[in-house]
Amino acid sequence: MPNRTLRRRRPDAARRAAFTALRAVSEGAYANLETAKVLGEARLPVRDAAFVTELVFGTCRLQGTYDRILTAASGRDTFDPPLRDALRLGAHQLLGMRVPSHAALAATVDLAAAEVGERVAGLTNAVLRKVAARDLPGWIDHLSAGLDPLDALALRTHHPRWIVDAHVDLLGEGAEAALAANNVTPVPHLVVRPGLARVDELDGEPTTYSPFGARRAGNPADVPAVREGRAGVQDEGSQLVAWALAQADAPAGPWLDLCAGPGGKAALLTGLARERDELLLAAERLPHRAQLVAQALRAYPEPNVPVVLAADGTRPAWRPATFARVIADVPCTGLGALRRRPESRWRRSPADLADLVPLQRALLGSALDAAAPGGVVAYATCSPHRAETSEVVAAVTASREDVTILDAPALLPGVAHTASGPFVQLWPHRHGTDAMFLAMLRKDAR
Ligand SMILES: C[S@@+](CC[C@H](N)C(=O)[O-])C[C@H]1O[C@@H](n2cnc3c(N)ncnc32)[C@H](O)[C@@H]1O
Repeated sequence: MPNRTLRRRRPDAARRAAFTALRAVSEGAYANLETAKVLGEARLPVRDAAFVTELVFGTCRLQGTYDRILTAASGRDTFDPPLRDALRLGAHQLLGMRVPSHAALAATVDLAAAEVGERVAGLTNAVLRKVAARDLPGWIDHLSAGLDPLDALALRTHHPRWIVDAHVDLLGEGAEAALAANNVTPVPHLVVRPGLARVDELDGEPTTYSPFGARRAGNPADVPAVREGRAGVQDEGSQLVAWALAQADAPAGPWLDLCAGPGGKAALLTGLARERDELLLAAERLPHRAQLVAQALRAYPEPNVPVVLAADGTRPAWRPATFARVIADVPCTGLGALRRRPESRWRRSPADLADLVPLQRALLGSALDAAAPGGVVAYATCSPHRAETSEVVAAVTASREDVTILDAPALLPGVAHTASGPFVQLWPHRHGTDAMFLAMLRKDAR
């Protein structure tokens, strides 16, 4: 008996690190940043670090499903948050990883006893034994009984219902494949700063459509060009959006990135602007994010060094009708990047749209005001949600008489199945990219 008590109070370092990260995520932190932080502190062997990453990311991604299973297994709707996080980690080991049941159970009881208190050891053991009685498909079948088809789809693909509705609205029966793709962590995409590095320096497999990128597993900082700021990390979808803006027919003149932080698109656009001897102005409302933009652009030498401004894009610090090319890559729900942000689907809600949509409209209006006659504006979101995409474009263009909607898919001719009317809509399950939306608009020449 004394031995058992001693063992319970010594959970292994990997699960302890995962618990620390998950607690922070439950209180608002980002899973990727928090996992990197705990791994930096814990200095675990590579294999254990991979275990921690999968444990945290997988638990976050399936959180809603695990909570329903824990409720069904325990008959309780709520647990104290630290115990709930320990149980979620146990559920993921039992149902989502190849950890033998006895090991997952014993290790989670140890963890809960050490981190929450010896008093929860019995409850943890009892609940997880019931969880272990079925595998994940068995639980999904069990909990799906009597659900309407879209609630069952939400359960099966581990998404909240409103996100399922938004996908079904756009894709109909294709929604399931798109939702399933959100559950697969992508291999990181790297991108060159044009003129400063070549794609073969990225040491990966060239991206399918973008001529600037490569897919490469592992730590991006191992690539010298990334360390030196001559390349960076950027999803291929974002590369394509920047490329489309650069390909559009537009007059000569300066370029503007209206919502630039943390600087991925500004960094690619700067290289493309410099090839034409043009200057890019990068604006970002939050000063600390404006600093990230400056950091992303640090490797570009004189002349035509991009200008970074901490400025509110809805209160322009520049003269109207100035820029030949403008991008408004507006703040959004991020529903297009769920595969890279495991916790995000459970944190966002439809209420976010009420705050975001008016800002998105205001920023698109500012972008159009900033464009010179004949200039082009790219309106981009990392969300496919209709309220943030085509409906924003429709509302803003309906309120003005100086704008023409361009054929955005024509600017990415090598990329199949992008068209959603005159707009580009990329998808993880079709293109292997984030679900980026792009509208291209022209400010009519006076
Ligand atoms: C989707 S992110 C842009 C991503 C960036 N274009 C990139 O590729 O790295 C939107 C950015 O807009 C910024 N933002 C929010 N409101 C803004 C405003 N009124 N004016 C300018 N930037 C704003 C946010 O702080 C955020 O950094």
